[in-house]
Amino acid sequence: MSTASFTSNFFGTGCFWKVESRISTVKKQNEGKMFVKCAVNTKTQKPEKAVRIGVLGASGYTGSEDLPDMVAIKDTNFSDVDAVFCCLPHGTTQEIIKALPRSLKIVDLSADFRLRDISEYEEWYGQAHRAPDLQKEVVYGLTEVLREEIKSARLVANPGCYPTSIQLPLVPLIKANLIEYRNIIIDAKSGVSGAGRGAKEANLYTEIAEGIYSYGITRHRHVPEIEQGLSDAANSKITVSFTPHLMPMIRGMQSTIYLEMAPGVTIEDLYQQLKISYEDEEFVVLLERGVVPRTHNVRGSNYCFINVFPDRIPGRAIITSVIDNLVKGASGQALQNLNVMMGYPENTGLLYQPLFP
Ligand SMILES: NC(=O)C1=CN([C@@H]2O[C@H](COP(=O)(O)OP(=O)(O)OC[C@H]3O[C@@H](n4cnc5c(N)ncnc54)[C@H](OP(=O)(O)O)[C@@H]3O)[C@@H](O)[C@H]2O)C=CC1
Ligand SMILES: CC(=O)N[C@@H](CCC(=O)OP(=O)(O)O)C(=O)O
Repeated sequence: MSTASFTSNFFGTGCFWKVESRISTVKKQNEGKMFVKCAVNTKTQKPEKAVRIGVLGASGYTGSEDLPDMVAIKDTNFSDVDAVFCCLPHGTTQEIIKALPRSLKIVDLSADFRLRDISEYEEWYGQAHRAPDLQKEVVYGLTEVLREEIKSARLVANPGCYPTSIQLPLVPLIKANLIEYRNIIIDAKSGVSGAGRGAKEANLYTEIAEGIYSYGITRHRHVPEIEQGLSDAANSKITVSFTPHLMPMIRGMQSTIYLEMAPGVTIEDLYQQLKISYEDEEFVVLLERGVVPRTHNVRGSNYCFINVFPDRIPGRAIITSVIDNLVKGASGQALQNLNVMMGYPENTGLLYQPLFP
């Protein structure tokens, strides 16, 4: 039986409590008989007036990322929650979100609502879009780029991990006309947790340890998402070469981006632009000149560390960008987005610090 997990997570000033339970099937949801166990404040036995958050898919890696203290206490339903993190596999999510009450604010971590163009979704994900009407109201949740739109959104599509690590350095450079749109090459690497918790032979320790491999060459489903974000920044179509690799590590992601600078532009111009763009941002950090970002620096944190280097070939630059795929690449950015949607300080629940080099 296909099930989703439900975790209710209540937090406000001075209180932070969580619960897990499992909800019945999508079929049952459609019948309006959804029944969930959830939690209340252990002292008062009531949900306090704070933001009450349900997590669908709480048994998975992204769903459990922010939920260490879960206690199942009582039965409830969606009328007892204000917001939902949907951490379910893509392909299952459109039907489920369509069935949720419209009163809920939703951050969807799956890829199901990230592509504006329905036909592009259908082409890259190989299935019909099941909620095209809902798609029209979706805001793409790359927080630092679309914060103003996210503030008033009801349904946010949280970006994929690779697209997050790639768009954060490139969008400001594209908007400032500092780089050529042709010949952008992205070589990216991910820890195995990026593939989720589900058991797959390809992700066995024996298959992964002591080696790396490329996958999805020329056809990884994050290509249209990356190109959508970069093309929006450019106001014209950008295409990229993107190859992801699976690394023998649990979490962490690096994108190395090779590009051509616009005529007359220098590495220092790129550096200064990124500095200006992110100087007021808590979670995106341009490192000191020459310092190489490492996945260890950002492990467990919601930070993206970036730097830009001159290539040996004149006129070209190399950018490296690192994130934790489960945090800034998923659950952390989702919480950052919900904070923006609720008008909370953006770093609420995201205080875990990176290791600054
Ligand atoms: N892992 C990562 O780094 C990132 C993941 N994402 C996206 O976030 C979402 C969750 O990813 P992740 O946590 O890694 O995935 P996991 O595989 O770790 O967890 C998936 C969750 O969904 C539940 N589930 C599985 N199949 C169904 C179904 N058919 N109907 C209802 N529930 C189902 C699982 O429940 P059960 O335990 O019962 O199987 C589990 O709770 C995915 O869409 C993923 O693509 C986004 C960015 C990064
Ligand atoms: C290592 C690994 O398998 N990573 C996943 C991407 C994880 C992620 O961001 O994916 P979503 O688009 O599903 O949210 C992949 O390449 O499909």
